[in-house]
Amino acid sequence: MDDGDSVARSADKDAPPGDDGSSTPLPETIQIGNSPTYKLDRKLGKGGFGQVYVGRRISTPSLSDRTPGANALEVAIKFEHRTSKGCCSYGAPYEWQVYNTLSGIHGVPRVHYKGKQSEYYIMIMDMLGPSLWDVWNNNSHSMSVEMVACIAIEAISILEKMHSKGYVHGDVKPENFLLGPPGTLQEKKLFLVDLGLATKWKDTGTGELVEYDQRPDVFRGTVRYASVHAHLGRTGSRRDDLESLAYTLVFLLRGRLPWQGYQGENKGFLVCKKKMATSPESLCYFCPQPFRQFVEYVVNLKFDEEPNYAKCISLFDGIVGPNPDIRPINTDGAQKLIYQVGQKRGRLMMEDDDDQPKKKIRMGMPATQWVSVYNARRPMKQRYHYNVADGRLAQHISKGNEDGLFISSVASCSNLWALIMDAGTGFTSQVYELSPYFLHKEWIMEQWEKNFYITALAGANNGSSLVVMSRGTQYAQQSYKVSDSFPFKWINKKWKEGFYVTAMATSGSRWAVVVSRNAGFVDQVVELDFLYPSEGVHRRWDSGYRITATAATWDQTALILSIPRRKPADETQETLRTSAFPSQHVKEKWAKNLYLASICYGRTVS
Ligand SMILES: Nc1ncnc2c1ncn2[C@@H]1O[C@H](COP(=O)(O)OP(=O)(O)OP(=O)(O)O)[C@@H](O)[C@H]1O
Repeated sequence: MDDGDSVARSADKDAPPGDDGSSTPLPETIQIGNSPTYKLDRKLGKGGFGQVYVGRRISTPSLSDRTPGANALEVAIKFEHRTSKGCCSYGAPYEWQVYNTLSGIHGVPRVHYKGKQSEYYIMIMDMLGPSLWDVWNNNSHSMSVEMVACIAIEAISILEKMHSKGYVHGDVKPENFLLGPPGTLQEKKLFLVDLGLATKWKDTGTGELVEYDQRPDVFRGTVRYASVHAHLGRTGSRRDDLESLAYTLVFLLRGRLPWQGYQGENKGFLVCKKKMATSPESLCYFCPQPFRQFVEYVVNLKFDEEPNYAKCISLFDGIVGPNPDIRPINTDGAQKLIYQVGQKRGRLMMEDDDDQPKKKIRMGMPATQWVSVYNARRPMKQRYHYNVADGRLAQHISKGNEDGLFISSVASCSNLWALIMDAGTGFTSQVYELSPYFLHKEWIMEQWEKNFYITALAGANNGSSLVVMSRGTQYAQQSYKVSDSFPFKWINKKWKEGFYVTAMATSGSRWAVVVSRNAGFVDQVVELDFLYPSEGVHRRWDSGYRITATAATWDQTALILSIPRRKPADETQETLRTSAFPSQHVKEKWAKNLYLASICYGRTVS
C-alpha cells in the first residue's frame, strides 16, 4: 500500500499486537468435524482478524461426507484466534454466521467446514487467487478500461445477489475482490470475500427493513473506500456497497482517489469532507462516461431505495467487448441478472430516466444559509430582530421584556445577532450575557447558582457568544461542552446519564452543546451532515421526532431531533432554508399559526 490510509477498521476490529493469537503457533495439520486432514502450506494473506493459509488435503474424505468441496486438494484455511476481536460473545467469529447464509452464492466462496482446533476458530473454504489490488499492483498500478468495466458488471451482480439475501457487505474494496486460482477454469471469475463487516439491511424472514439511525461516532469499513453515509455513522444499506464499489472502480482505473494522503487524528473527517466536496465529474474526469454516471447514480440513492442493478450494469455495456467468452473477467452472473430483470419487465434494459432532473448533492460548491424551524402553536406574540449589532442588543431585549416577551432563540450571522422573542416560553425571568468568550464559564456558573438555566445560545465567528439563561424552566441540572468537532461521544454519554441536548451553537468551526436533565423528552437523535440532511430528517419525522436544536459550522449542519414527553395537539413542523434572513417567510408562517422554534446560520448544501 502506498500510504497508511487504506485500512482503518472500526475500533472493534483493531486487535492489539499479539492479541490475534500471533504468539500461539498455528497447528501443522488441520482436521475439524468430519473433514479430511489438511497440511498447512504457504500463507495467503493476513487481515485485521485472521490469517489465511493454503491447506493441502493429505487424507481421503470419508465416504459419507457429501460436503461440497470435500474433494478439493487445495483449500484456503482461515484462522482466527479465540481471543480475536472478530469473535462474538458466544465464541465463534461473527463472519461464520454470515457465511451460513451466503456460502457458495454467486461470487462468494463456499465454506466447506468450520470448527475449533486448539486455540483457533478455523474455516476451510474454496481456495481463490489474487485480489484485484494484487492484479493492479503487479500491473504497474494500472488496469485497462475493459477490465475495470467487466469488474463493474460482475461486482454489481455479486452485490445484487448478496443484497437479495438480506446482507450488505460493508467493506467493498480492491483487496476484498479475489479472482479464482490461476490456471484453473475459475481464473477469470470474481469473488467477494471478508464478510466480517457484513450487516443485515432487511430481515429476510419478515421482509422488514432494519431501522435507520445515525451514530456519528461509529465508523466501520475502510476510510479510502467508505461511503459518505458510512463515515457519518449511518446504518448501512445497499447504497453504501455500491458507493464503495464506485470508488473501487475509479481507484483501479485512475490509480488514485482525490482523498488519499490525509493523515492524523482528523483523517476520517477530512476524507469524508473531501468526498462530499468532489463532484462525480471531477472524480471521473479521466474516466469514460459510464463511470461518472454510475458514481452520480449511487451517491444519490436513498437509505431504503432499491438500486437498479440491471441499469447500472447496462451502463458499462458499451465498454466491454460483445463476446462474453473473451472478456478479461467472467460476466456470467450479470448476464443472468439482466436476463431475469429483462424478462420480468418484458424487455432487456430498463428505461433511462436520466432526463429527469435529479438534485445533485455533491457539487463541491459551499453554500451558507439560514435554517429556520417552525412549530405549530396556539396564537401568541412573537417578534424577530436580525442584523443586530452588539450595541443594539440591550435595547431590543428590554423593549421585548417590557412587552412581556422573553428570548426563545438566538443566532449569529457575520458577527451580527438574530433574536427571537415571544410570549410562549413559560419563563418567569431571564438574564443574558454577551461575552468575548465561547462560552463564559464563570458567568454561567453564577447564574446556575441562582437557578437560571441556559435556554438559548449563539456564537459569532469572532469567538464571542450570546448566552441566554432563564428561570421557570423544567430543567433539573445542566452541563455543557465546547469542542473542536461535533461532540457526539460526549452527547451519547450524557444521554445515558439522563440528559438531553437543549441548546447548541457554533463559533467558527467550534461547537458548544448544552444538555439538561428533565428536558421533557423521551428520546433524542442527531442528524449530522455536510449538507442539510433532508432524508434523515424525514425519516425521523415519520418516527415521531421533531427538530429541537440546530447549529451549523462552515462545514457541517447538526440537527437534534427529539420525541417530546407530552405530545403536542398539533405536531406540524416545517423547516426553511434561505440565503437571507427569512423575515417575509416568518410572517407567512405566523398567518398559519406556525412560530419560529429554532434558527441557525451555516453550511447546509455543498
Ligand atoms: N479463499 C481464499 N483464497 C485465497 N486467499 C484468500 C482467501 N480468503 C482470504 N484470502 C486472502 O487472505 C486475506 C485476508 O482474508 P480476509 O480479508 O478474509 O481476512 P480478515 O482478517 O477478515 O481481513 P480484513 O482485515 O480485510 O477484514 C485476503 O485479503 C486474501 O488475500
